Formats: sequence, C-alpha cells, structure tokens
Amino acid sequence: MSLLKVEGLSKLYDGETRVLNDVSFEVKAGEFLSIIGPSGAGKSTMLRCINRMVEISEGKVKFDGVDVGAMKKKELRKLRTNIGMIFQHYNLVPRLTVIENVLHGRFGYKSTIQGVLGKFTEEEKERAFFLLQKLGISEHAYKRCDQLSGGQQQRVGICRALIQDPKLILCDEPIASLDPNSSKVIMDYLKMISTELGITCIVNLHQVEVAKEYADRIIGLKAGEIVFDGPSKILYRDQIEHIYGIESRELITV
Ligand SMILES: Nc1ncnc2c1ncn2[C@@H]1O[C@H](COP(=O)(O)OP(=O)(O)OP(=O)(O)O)[C@@H](O)[C@H]1O
Repeated sequence: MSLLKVEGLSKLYDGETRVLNDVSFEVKAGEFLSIIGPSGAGKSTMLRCINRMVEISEGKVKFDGVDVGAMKKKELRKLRTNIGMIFQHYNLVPRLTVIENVLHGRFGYKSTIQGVLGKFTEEEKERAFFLLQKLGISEHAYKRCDQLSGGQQQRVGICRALIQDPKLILCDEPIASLDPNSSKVIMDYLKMISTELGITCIVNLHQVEVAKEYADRIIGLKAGEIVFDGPSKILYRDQIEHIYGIESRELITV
C-alpha cells in the first residue's frame, strides 16, 4: 500500500480561483520525490493540502490509508506528528536555543500544559542532542537560533522535524534562501534522511538541476496540473520547457 494517495485533488482558495486541478498521484514509503514547477504553479498549496494546513476543496488525500480531509482535531494532531514540515524560512523561534527549538518538534506528543512548561524527558533531550550531532551542529546546541547562519538554522529545522519520528517529511523550498554550498549540505542531509532513516521525503524545489540530482522521481506542476510524473532521469529538456514555458528556455541548463 502506498503511504500517500492523492486522488482528484483540487484546491480553490476563494471559491473560484482554481490553484490545483484534479491532481492524482501516489507515493510509496521511502520514496524521495521532488515537485517542480514555475512560481504560482501550486507546489506549496499541494504540500499544505497533504497535511491539511489548508482545506481540501475537491478530491481526497489519503495518508496511510486514512482520509485526511475527514480527520477530526485529534486525528489531525496525530497526522501532523506523522508528517514533519521543513520551510524555506526555517520557522524557528529566534530567541530560543537550538535545542529548545528541536524539542518543539515533540509538542504534538504532549498535553498543552506539558508543552507550555517545556517538560521534556531525558530521553527526548538525548534524542535532540543525538540528532544535532547527526546534522553536525551539536556544538551550537545552547546558542540562540538567531546567532546561526541560514544553513545551520535549516539543519535545526530538519532536527525539529526528525524528532517527531515522522513517516513523511514535506520540504517547501528548503534551499531557496541558501547559497550553493549550504544548499548542497542541506540536500545531502535530506537524502541521508531518506536513504539511511528510510523516511519518505517530498521536496518542493525551484532548481530543476537539484531535483534531477537528488530525487528518484519528479512531479512537474504547471498551473495546478501535473504535466510530468516519472523518474528524474527521464526528465529531458523538452519536458522541462513544457513545465516552465518556452520563455524560460535560457534559464534551463540541464
Ligand atoms: N492563502 C491563499 N489565498 C489565496 N490565494 C493563494 C493563497 N496561497 C496561495 N495562493 C495563490 O495560489 C497560487 C499557487 O500558490 P503556491 O504558493 O501554491 O504556488 P507555488 O508553486 O508554491 O509558488 P512559489 O514557487 O512562488 O512558492 C498562487 O497564484 C497564489 O497567489
């Protein structure tokens, strides 16, 4: 059974502007999938429908066989512990330390009062530290997040997602604010999460060449519709031009 099944998904934001139109695809456990497409194609909206950060207008999203659109509050909370999210602008709490930000990833498992009091077990703290080591930033554990570089902050964001013990990680433009070196570090870690830890990753990317290098499979979105879905190695120039429009030909280097 696939981990994620999207069937005939459409999203209309104000009841009339159709941002996603009849999108269907399945994702198997362990896949590393990249979604590419021009600005405004609906990539972020797609990720937001999967964890129901926005409501689904038409069609179904099934996670582990369960209908996400029909989930009540408690089930949604569970869904969001099962699905980690990584953002372009990291979404960390800048005045808190690195380790505190990582531990925030455990909030989904706690009562509100435990969360407010910052009550975490020794095991959770050890796990947070272990993940920081794994991502090569344990020496910054007690620094405030706003003292870290963008690439380091994104690594904190990855640790915060991993401490949730997610089955799926959704990454919305994780390298869009980073320089090429930091981007490579982040993409290498995301690949490691997929191959070493077996966690399924869906990564929205602007850079086609990065998607081709790292993803097993690519979905090309254009104006809210899937115009390519296949192994990265068979995404050729013609399809890239179709996804991005002929006017972007000179931007395509792959
Ligand atoms: N909350 C919202 N309310 C109304 N319209 C929205 C909302 N969020 C996004 N949109 C519109 O939906 C369309 C798709 O946006 P989305 O952010 O999903 O695209 P994207 O492919 O991720 O773009 P980018 O690559 O620029 O981030 C855009 O036209 C956008 O203006």
